[in-house]
Amino acid sequence: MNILFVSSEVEDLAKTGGLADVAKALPVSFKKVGHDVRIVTPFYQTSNNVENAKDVLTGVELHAGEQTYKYNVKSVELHGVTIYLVDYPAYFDRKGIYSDGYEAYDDNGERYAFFSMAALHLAQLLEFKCDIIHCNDWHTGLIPYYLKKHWSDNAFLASAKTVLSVHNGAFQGVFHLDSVPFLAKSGVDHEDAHHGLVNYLKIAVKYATKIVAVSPSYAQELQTDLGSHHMGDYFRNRSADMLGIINGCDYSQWDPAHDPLIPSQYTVENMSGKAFCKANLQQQSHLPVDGDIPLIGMVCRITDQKGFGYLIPILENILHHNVQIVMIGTGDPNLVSQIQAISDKHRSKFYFLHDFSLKFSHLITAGSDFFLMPSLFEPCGLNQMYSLAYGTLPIVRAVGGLKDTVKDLEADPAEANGFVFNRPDSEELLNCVRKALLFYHEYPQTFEFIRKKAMQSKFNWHDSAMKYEALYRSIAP
Ligand SMILES: Nc1ncnc2c1ncn2[C@@H]1O[C@H](COP(=O)(O)OP(=O)(O)O[C@H]2O[C@H](CO)[C@@H](O)[C@H](O)[C@H]2O)[C@@H](O)[C@H]1O
Repeated sequence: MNILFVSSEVEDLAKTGGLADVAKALPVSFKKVGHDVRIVTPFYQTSNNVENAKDVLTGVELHAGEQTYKYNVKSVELHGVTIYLVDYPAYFDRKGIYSDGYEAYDDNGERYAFFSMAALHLAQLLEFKCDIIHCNDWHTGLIPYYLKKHWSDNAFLASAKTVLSVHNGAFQGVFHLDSVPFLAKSGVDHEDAHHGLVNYLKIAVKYATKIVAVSPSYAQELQTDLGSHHMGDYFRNRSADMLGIINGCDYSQWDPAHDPLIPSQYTVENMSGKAFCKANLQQQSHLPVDGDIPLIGMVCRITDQKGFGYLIPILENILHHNVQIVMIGTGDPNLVSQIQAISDKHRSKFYFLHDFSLKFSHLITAGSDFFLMPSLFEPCGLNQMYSLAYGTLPIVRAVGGLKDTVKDLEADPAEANGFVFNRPDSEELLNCVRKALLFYHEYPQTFEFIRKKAMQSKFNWHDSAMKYEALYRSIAP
């Protein structure tokens, strides 16, 4: 099949979170089984690995009403997959991807309205006859709409079907039409602009051929009032065309036996390298080097989504135990300053690195005993899968993809690979952390058993890709 995979971020080029991981791994899996898959993404000032990008189209014109947008298309190869880079400096030659700090650019609606149309425009100019156009989150949410309204007579695009992956329904792309001249000028149906506001995710859910949530539990949650980010009616209206497909873990990047980013490799049969990684992590985190103290790691965007609202109030209670915490993350300045203050107060036990570093994220994953992910909601979650692969036991809330990948010791003793709590509140979280610490100290054999189970848990991208493929086949022209 010919698949156009459109994403605002792609691992190895530009990344702010898990969307990038998926936008690399899934197309690479499609390529391996013989599909002609091409990625489209913006050419950002900060994009990596684009030094040798080739010019594919120069000075092409896209029209919206009387306005003309002149842009270029470059291309690079990533693991055999062609990536088209939409080069429009006025919108993408900036310091950040979505923001220069924490405040989003106020023309993000316009930037991605243009980008989405450019993805279709370039496919047609390059005569890439798409069977499937795979859209990801709100940034590409206008594509199903554009396809229907603007390209229904086009030989290369008319028969294409669209699949929307919902990686994070909390981000919907809501803009005042006045701030999106591209969309306003190219025309938007009255019913899709309520009181002058457009919601890109709602539009995508309405017009996409099929909708995929990134885990089965999240697919169910999106159809409830509680878990739908106020879009329950929209998702329920499309329930016949909606399903959940769990993300995979990219073991070519996340395997302790072959990871070049950690100081010592290890396997389930020989765990001595993990102890070395722990000592190295403690050293780099300016914490006492002691193999017996349980170490809890965290790698995440610092946002309410990740459960900080009920974690921060009990962080000090956790730190009263014989424990160390190492956390890396960037995000909400208010949460960051609260976390930093607690870390400053407990410097010998809690190291917080306010940064984005792939290398340190691998070291935390390898060197920790536990990985804490108490998310309020979690469409899929990737870090718990990475932690499992490294024998770092996840402590998670039973929500979304966390629920689908981590099995609690008490709930499922034979299959347990971590520790799970249910309610999004401080007390349950604290109890769960205490339970995990108890097993570490008092029941080392059980701890080792769970650790082994964790390292044997497998979430191959190939399996996920085959589920997407079956979906594609059910709708492809
Ligand atoms: N400071 C830092 N330094 C280095 N690396 C960092 C980092 N902060 C985050 N990362 C990396 O970013 C990625 C985060 O992925 P997640 O899936 O856990 O969350 P995210 O909420 O961004 O993704 C959304 O999309 C994905 C993909 O579908 C869903 O799994 C998820 O539930 C949904 O919220 C991981 O690769 C992680 O290692």
